[in-house]
Amino acid sequence: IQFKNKTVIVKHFDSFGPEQWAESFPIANGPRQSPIDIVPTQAQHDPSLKQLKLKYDPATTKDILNNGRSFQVDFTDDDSSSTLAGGPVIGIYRLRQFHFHWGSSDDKGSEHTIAGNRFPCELHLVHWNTKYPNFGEAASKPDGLAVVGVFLKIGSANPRLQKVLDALDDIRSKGRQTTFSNFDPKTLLPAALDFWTYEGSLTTPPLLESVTWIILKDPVSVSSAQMAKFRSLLFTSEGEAPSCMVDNFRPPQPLKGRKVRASFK
Ligand SMILES: NS(=O)(=O)/N=C1/NCCS1
Ligand SMILES: [Zn+2]
Repeated sequence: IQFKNKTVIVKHFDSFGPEQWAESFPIANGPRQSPIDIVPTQAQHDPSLKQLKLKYDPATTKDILNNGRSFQVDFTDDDSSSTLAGGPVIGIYRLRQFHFHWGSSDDKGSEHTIAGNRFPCELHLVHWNTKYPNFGEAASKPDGLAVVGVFLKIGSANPRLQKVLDALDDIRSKGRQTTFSNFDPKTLLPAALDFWTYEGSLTTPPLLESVTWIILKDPVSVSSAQMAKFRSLLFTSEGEAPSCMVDNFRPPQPLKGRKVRASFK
């Protein structure tokens, strides 16, 4: 709170939103930042793009955690049981975790947008390149990570989400985690794996420019009631004044000359 000629300026308590990140992470204004607005008519079909190969073993499911920014389902990544290959990447990438971004209302929430259109929610499946020894090392390399993005759009309730949403009651506050097992992330994906791809970054600090983005063209459904369940989570830890976990998305960033390729015509 600042006093200026007798008026009180109250800075919203989360003074560490996307507009402030550049102060601590100058790369926020870098040449390959994410997310971006995808303009389908300006994406170039690339027939050399391979089919996306996703192989997920439910036995690698480890736990579900509220990390104060989103919630994530973690997977054991000490072997290549759950991997991504093909598509735009070279080599094998191991699944590390998946998480979501969503809004305070159904008219916003996704990070990537399609010709300016926002979805209420976006799923990210995070994988790291096995040419590097571990996730942390990979996260600092230009070809270190591959994140599959899936849009969720309002429609009928999605039964595949229910097991994840039912676990949220146990991780309402920041820092809470609970066991989560035997989950196949493949069940969250649309039938067709057509995608757009471009070179970008993490969308949360440290915003490292190490992500090959693979954004699926087809959304999956989520109901308004299911979206309300996402919004019942808290940014805050137990004992703190509660703040609903909503609008945890970064807005689209400048393309800066990058090309977006399409795997489909
Ligand atoms: N939203 S995101 O997937 O680009 N950000 C991440 N931060 C740590 C692992 S993934
Ligand atoms: Zn994300």
